[in-house]
Amino acid sequence: MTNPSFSCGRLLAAMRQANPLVQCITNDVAMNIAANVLLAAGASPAMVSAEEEAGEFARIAGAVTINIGTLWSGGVAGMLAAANAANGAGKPWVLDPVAHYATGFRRRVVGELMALEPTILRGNASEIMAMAGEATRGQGVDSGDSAMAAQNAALTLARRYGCIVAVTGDVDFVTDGSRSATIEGGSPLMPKVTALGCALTCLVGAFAASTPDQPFEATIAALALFAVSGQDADGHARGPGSFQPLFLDALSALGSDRFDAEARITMR
Ligand SMILES: Nc1ncnc2c1ncn2[C@@H]1O[C@H](COP(=O)(O)OP(=O)(O)OP(=O)(O)O)[C@@H](O)[C@H]1O
Ligand SMILES: Cc1ncsc1CCO
Ligand SMILES: [Mg+2]
Repeated sequence: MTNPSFSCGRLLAAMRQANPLVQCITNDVAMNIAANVLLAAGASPAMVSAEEEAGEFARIAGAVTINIGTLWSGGVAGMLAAANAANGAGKPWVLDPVAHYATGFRRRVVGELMALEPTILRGNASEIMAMAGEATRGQGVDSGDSAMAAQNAALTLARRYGCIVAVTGDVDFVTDGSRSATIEGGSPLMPKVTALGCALTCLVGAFAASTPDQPFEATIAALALFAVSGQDADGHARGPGSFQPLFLDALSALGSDRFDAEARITMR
């Protein structure tokens, strides 16, 4: 167990300096909060998902993020086009397999997307455990498992698909199949505000866009930024309603030096 050999503060400064364009194909619930999270953190979100333009747009974006939260049949072709175009252009892309275990439709679409080899897979503990074939206590889009219980599943998936896997929950876990890290922090109010995990998936895309040759470090930095900002907002919030604006303020106020000082990352 060691401290990370890289500086999250430096990755945050690089991301803000780059102000990366992130193509977010996300769900109807997450659209607004995800765009606001990226703007507060220092990235440039664009919610571009139609089949007619998703592939074309992916070639000019720094990264693509795909989330199946409010999946419908008309949305699938745009997702596949964006993932294929990102692959063709050598751009990182991130998959958020929301409640993929709940229906056959979701399982089929996630199978098609995983076959396109995402750079990073980000899910809650129940989603990651179910993808590795383990039993879960997930209910719809909400996790019923701890991220620590999903560590073996995350390692299995990272090795099987050759991708970075990020599992979130009370403590987060990130692995590339050989290196792993845990990230502590956040707030128990975070799962009480809808779509914060979906917004985090888009933020992972922002860090991956500005540091494309270090997707493992980029993923850790994004999760750590949520952890420190969540902790900062928690100190002032009266409940989930006041938490959300305080969290956006905390994301934009956090400086690189304080980020490095406050991030609780352990390499394993
Ligand atoms: N109990 C908790 N304590 C501290 N932080 C938490 C807790 N639960 C979740 N988080 C944080 O909330 C953020 C979102 O993670 P979560 O696992 O809730 O995603 P999710 O289930 O995919 O969310 P959604 O589907 O609503 O978008 C992460 O930054 C995570 O670390
Ligand atoms: C509530 C909800 N339903 C589909 S997606 C979503 C946002 C959290 O994943
Ligand atoms: Mg989710």
